Amino acid sequence: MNQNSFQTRTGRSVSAVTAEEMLAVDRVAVEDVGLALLQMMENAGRALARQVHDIRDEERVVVVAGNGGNGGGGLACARHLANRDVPVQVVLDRVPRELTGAAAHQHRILEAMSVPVIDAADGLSRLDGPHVAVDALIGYGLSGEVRSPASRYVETMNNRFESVVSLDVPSGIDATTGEILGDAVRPDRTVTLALPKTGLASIDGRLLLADIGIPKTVYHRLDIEYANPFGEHDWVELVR
Ligand SMILES: NC(=O)C1=CN([C@@H]2O[C@H](COP(=O)(O)OP(=O)(O)OC[C@H]3O[C@@H](n4cnc5c(N)ncnc54)[C@H](O)[C@@H]3O)[C@@H](O)[C@H]2O)[C@@H](O)CC1
Ligand SMILES: [K+]
Repeated sequence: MNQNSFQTRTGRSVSAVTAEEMLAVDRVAVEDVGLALLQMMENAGRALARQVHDIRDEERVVVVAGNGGNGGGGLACARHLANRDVPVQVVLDRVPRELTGAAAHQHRILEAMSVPVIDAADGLSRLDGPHVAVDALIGYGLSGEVRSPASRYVETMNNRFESVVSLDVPSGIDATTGEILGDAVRPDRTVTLALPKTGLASIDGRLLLADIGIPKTVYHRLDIEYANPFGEHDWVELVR
């Protein structure tokens, strides 16, 4: 198989992109084609919630969120789970007033819904009973080795939970090279968005690709080979 592509179980080839290429996809989608970030994030959050429903038995869910697009998608997922009466709480890597942009927007909605939000790192290790963790700390925006307090959250997610579902890229993995920068989440599943990232070739667990609504003109404008990998579905499993 080409190093820069993944395959669906039915043998369709899917191009993989670097973090830089994905950033360009986002830019063209928003600036040239007119998609809104929150539109794509809504699809990301719903796709992630779908996989949590699938992996979960009776456990409670904890969404571990950072302040970027990855955290925002995790917070949208928390809303979708709460809407389906799943017991869910959120742990942030900072105090809520330090959230900005889309993450702050998603957090405001959770506050209005009274979804519990904890902002202390030790909150994660004090949870009672079995939990599924959603890893929405860092996605393709990782820069440098994972710093504290995120590094402590990564360690706790790896040691404390029944199962872990990562959004887009397991936190701590370089989305382009696959290198572990300091420490990284070892997920049971990763829900990657729009296109797989080149660094996902050797991660732990199952890899699912979710459709977040980006039309093919965006890929074609960037000379990225693309043929609908989803068929009539919203997500598809990828093999490496
Ligand atoms: N069209 C898309 O591609 C979409 C992307 N979304 C998500 O947005 C992500 C990209 O968003 P961003 O560019 O905001 O970046 P990320 O959210 O991936 O990363 C930024 C966050 O990571 C933290 N961080 C970065 N390096 C760190 C380090 N070394 N140690 C500790 N913390 C660190 C930052 O403080 C910040 O909270 C994607 O991975 C994806 O999950 C979706 O939410 C919506 C649509
Ligand atoms: K992540």
